[in-house]
Amino acid sequence: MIVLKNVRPYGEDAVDIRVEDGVITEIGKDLTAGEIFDAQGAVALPGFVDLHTHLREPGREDTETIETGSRAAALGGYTAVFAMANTDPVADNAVVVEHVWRRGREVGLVDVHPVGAVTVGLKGEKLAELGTMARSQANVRLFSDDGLCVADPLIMRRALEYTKALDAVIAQHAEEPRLTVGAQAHEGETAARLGLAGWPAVAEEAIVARDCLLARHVGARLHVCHVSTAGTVDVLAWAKARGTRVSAEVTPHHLLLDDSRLATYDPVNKVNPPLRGHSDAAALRQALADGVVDCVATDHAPHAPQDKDCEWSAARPGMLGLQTALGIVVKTMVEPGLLDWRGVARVMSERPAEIAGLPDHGRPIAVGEPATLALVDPDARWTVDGAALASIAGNTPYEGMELPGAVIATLLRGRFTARDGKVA
Ligand SMILES: NC(=O)N[C@@H](CC(=O)O)C(=O)O
Ligand SMILES: [Zn+2]
Ligand SMILES: [Zn+2]
Repeated sequence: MIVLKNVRPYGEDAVDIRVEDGVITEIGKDLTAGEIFDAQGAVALPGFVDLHTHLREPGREDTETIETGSRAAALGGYTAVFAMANTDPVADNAVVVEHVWRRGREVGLVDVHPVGAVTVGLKGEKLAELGTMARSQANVRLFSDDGLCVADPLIMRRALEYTKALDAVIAQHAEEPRLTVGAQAHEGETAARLGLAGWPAVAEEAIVARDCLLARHVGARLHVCHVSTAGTVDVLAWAKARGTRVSAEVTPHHLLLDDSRLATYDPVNKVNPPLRGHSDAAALRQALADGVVDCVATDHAPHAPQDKDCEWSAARPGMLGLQTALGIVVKTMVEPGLLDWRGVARVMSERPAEIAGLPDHGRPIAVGEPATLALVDPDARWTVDGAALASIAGNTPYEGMELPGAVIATLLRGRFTARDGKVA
């Protein structure tokens, strides 16, 4: 039995929370127990759920493993993560997804849910065995070719039909590949000035519009990965208004950063979709506040030094995200008054859990509910040091940046997975 003393659920008045057998059994004042954890007024939120994580295992264990990624997740306040399928071998069959699922359970720091590939080998040509992955022990309910777009409209339609029957959802990396051949940076003034080939906003928006139409036609659910443009927000608002079953995520980096960062040509800022314009980031923050964009997902994308410390065009896209997500959300959404702590719970935990169909995450902080929590010191400030993060790779664009809000503890079903900045 544990008592969490002096916690503020959703930032409200301080209480004590008793935890027994993984469940919240009492919320009140002056509770005592065997083990006491004094949270000193920390904000209690349901544990975070990341719909978009690259754990790189199998295949690139030199950059991240299920174990190191799980450590980063726990330290970041996450209690469930969805591990993308663009591994080597690709997670396009039951053997690979069961391996990822089993390894996640062995590590035991966060619920690791493998995402299944939509097409065999992410090639976009032939549907993977979605049903077999759904019925496997890994119980896959989220499918994505992330890294690549399911570009063929007929394949996408068939995939939506299958996932509808499986009560699953497709997470689309929306990028019309014919419009991004050789693309290196957001198409606009900055890219033109720096001499980088443009990645136009319409390459994303055209696929989001097409897939919203397809999802509605089929009656299936669609989830849009890493929304990056103001135009995509407009398309989503339109599709939702007419009843399309679409949800969307935004990354912390697209909320905070824009293409003005590219002036140094430091590939740490290279990511797909690219950092967009200043007004796009502002539109994304507003859309997250309004609920047009449902949730935050990290797109945590570790890369080896040799794939990042090189010239811009040769560098791989992607950046770390799990341990900095909360801080960026506080900085971009809470501090400016766009979200309160209830709102943070919604976008970091409740909505992603709903989208993925996780019954025991994103739950209310109430008696009888799982003690799956993130405790956040809202007044703490800390400085990002890539080398000190739990990931093997260190490619963070926030190096040296001071961030507000620190995760002081994470609990998964009543067990500490992180505590005082250390994995428990
Ligand atoms: N976001 C990225 O820039 N990179 C991701 C792939 C992806 O999310 O599209 C990766 O796997 O490295
Ligand atoms: Zn992607
Ligand atoms: Zn990704």
